[in-house]
Amino acid sequence: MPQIIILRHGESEWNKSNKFCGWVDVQLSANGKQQAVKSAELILEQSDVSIPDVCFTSRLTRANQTTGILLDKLRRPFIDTYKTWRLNERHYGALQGRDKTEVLNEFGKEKYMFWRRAYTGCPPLCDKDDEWRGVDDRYIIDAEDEAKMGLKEELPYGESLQMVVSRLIPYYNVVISEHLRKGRTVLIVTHGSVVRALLKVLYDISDDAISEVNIPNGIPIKINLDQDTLKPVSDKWVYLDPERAKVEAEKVRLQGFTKV
Ligand SMILES: O=C(O)[C@H](O)COP(=O)(O)O
Repeated sequence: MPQIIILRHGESEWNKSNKFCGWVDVQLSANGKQQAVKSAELILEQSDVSIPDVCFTSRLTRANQTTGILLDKLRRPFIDTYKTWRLNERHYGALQGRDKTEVLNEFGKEKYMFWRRAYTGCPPLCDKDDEWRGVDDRYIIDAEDEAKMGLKEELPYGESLQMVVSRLIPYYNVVISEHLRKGRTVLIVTHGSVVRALLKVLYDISDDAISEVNIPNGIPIKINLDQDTLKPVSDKWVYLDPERAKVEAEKVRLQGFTKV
């Protein structure tokens, strides 16, 4: 049976310091590195979780660091790992680099939560030359691959979750699903909004309901798929540490309202 293991990267330096991050390329915190180790332990401990055959991740350092630590601990540093901007965090536009509490106080709760969680909530866009836009040479490499898939690379200046779904799902359907159809276990190490986008599509979650879903850092999710339809075989995704996931997801929901 094909299985997906989805992981939001470990805590980053900017998760820790309460800043909107998006495409800004920050490092994992010490705690984030520990979470990556713990993720590997959870995968190894649980007999119904397979060791990944192939891995997909973003082009952002915090996801790449998490992937490296995790695969090392799983003793699978050699498996094929594909990197794509399509698994990058949602681009947080002009909010990138700003303190979440300051944005909340400046614009009010409604606007703040619209930008953070509404399905169509697009933050104010970055300017082309904005120092926080977070686009550099690493993204040039993808253009050729994308042409091969018939996809067109258009890097964002700010995105809603809906825009993430549009740039992600063609890649999931064309590239990732090819491995799932072969019955492989696929590890996807990515970012909070991308995990929400994947869950929304896999479980057909409504636009309203997805605004209530918060993803903790560094706790793997297991999803078993039907071999023929590639749809989840159960109606809810499973965290490998459900208790901790609940507590940590609540902290994510409250970011900005309480200092982390
Ligand atoms: O990009 C960020 O700031 C975080 O990784 C996700 O932030 P959010 O939980 O506020 O969407």
